[in-house]
Amino acid sequence: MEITIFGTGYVGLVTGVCFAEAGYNVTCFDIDERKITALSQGRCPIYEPGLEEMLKRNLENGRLQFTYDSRLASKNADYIFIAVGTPENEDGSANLEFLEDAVDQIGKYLSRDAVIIIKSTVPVGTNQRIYQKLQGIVPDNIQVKVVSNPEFLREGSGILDTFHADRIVIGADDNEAGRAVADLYKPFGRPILQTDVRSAELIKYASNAFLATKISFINEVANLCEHTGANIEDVAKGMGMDVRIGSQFLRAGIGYGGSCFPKDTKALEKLTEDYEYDFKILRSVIEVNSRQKQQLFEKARELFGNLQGKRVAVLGLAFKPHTDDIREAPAVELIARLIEEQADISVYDPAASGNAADLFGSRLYYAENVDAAIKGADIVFIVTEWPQITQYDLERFSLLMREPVIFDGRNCYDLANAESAGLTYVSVGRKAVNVNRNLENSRLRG
Ligand SMILES: NC(=O)c1ccc[n+]([C@@H]2O[C@H](COP(=O)([O-])OP(=O)(O)OC[C@H]3O[C@@H](n4cnc5c(N)ncnc54)[C@H](O)[C@@H]3O)[C@@H](O)[C@H]2O)c1
Ligand SMILES: O=c1ccn([C@@H]2O[C@H](COP(=O)(O)OP(=O)(O)O[C@H]3O[C@H](CO)[C@@H](O)[C@H](O)[C@H]3O)[C@@H](O)[C@H]2O)c(=O)[nH]1
Repeated sequence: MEITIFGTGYVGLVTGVCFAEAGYNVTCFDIDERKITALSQGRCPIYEPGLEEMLKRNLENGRLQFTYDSRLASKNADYIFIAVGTPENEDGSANLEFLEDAVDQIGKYLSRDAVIIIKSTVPVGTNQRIYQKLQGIVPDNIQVKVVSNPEFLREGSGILDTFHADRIVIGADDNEAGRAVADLYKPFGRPILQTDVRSAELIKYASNAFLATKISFINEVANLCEHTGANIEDVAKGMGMDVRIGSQFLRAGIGYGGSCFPKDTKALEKLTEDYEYDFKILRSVIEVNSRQKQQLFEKARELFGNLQGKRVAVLGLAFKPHTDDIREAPAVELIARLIEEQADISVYDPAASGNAADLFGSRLYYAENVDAAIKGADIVFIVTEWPQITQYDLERFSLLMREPVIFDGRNCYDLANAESAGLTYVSVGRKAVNVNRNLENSRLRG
């Protein structure tokens, strides 16, 4: 049985490697020749612990191969996963150009019956449309079926998420094709939910939108904590202990980022517009998040007035720890505003500095570690909760900075520790500590 993967980005690569690890023969195709060259030499362009080792192992045992030839990839495949990107259009809708191109290639070269499995996140109705399109391309003697199989892995823990998935969703309007894809997943031994195609497509968007809702909700509660003097850490803990609510995705902070939540919430909003349905909660979730991303900067403005000429260190660039991805990262928006303010900016991130350098070039100083980033700084912003930052010795802020003023968008430190280390410490949904007296009337005084 031959499996092919179209699109060897994060999802495609993890899928390919995991199916090879599960014992299948897998061929991965991508239009990016450099990526294919690197991967076929065992070099992983994505940062994830364990991924490169698994890639190398399956290249060596011959179960995994990479090709830049779409004909070779398509012609003998029994199952073709499509995991190409579905980025955001200007109007917020999902851009399906890459998907359409992949389907054209597959349809052109398919030489035997096959099941096409769409893993990319796509709006409701897309699988059905792709099925109809393929019917018009493939010769009459070839039977092609389309199955929706949305992906729920998280960046940085894709392998773990695949082998320990809470559920595998398979949406098929053809029972036989649905069952065949369910059989494909048997070696993973995870719970499988089979639905119709449209429900599977919506499960993906609804899941991401719900998780984003939890984050925006807790961020709203955090803002309320700042007004009322309550502490968000205790409030979230108390809420999360109720198993009906659950403790996950209740970490208040500087807002959600990454390649999925921002684009998928917007694409779902666009879809609701197309159906002339007003999904009010979703609209608020998006709005709250974009306001939350500005909050840390606004707090600094409240404390300092103008930030022009200030030495500012930004700790953490990636949208979350253990990834080098800075797509829609709160740090990117913060830095853009700091540049506008003409602040003097140094940054530190254990993995994402290279990606930030591609975006901001010489406008930033890229430090090798926290010490180098904060040396001589007037202000520190914490944007990503990497262990190098959460476990940093608080005394060193006072030692190395001009004045130890920290704006923490991830609530990394215990308030009592920050206070006793003499830091002016402003976090999210908690009382600000050691904020100087001339801010008597500021909300930041907590
Ligand atoms: N990144 C995640 O954590 C994640 C998780 C779940 C679902 N998803 C969804 O999965 C899809 C892929 O996401 P990603 O993060 O892997 O994207 P990505 O942008 O990292 O990778 C997409 C890959 O597709 C390739 N490609 C584009 N057109 C192609 C074509 N015609 N044929 C073959 N390859 C082609 C690109 O060169 C690129 O390597 C998206 O729909 C995304 O929303 C992503
Ligand atoms: O309590 C929380 C949890 C997360 N976040 C932020 O939310 C964003 C997304 O985090 P996470 O969900 O861990 O990362 P992703 O890799 O983007 O994964 C999400 O998006 C993927 C792509 O669709 C889905 O497959 C996953 O199930 C879904 O968790 C990050 O900026 C986090 O900092 C918070 O602010 N508070």
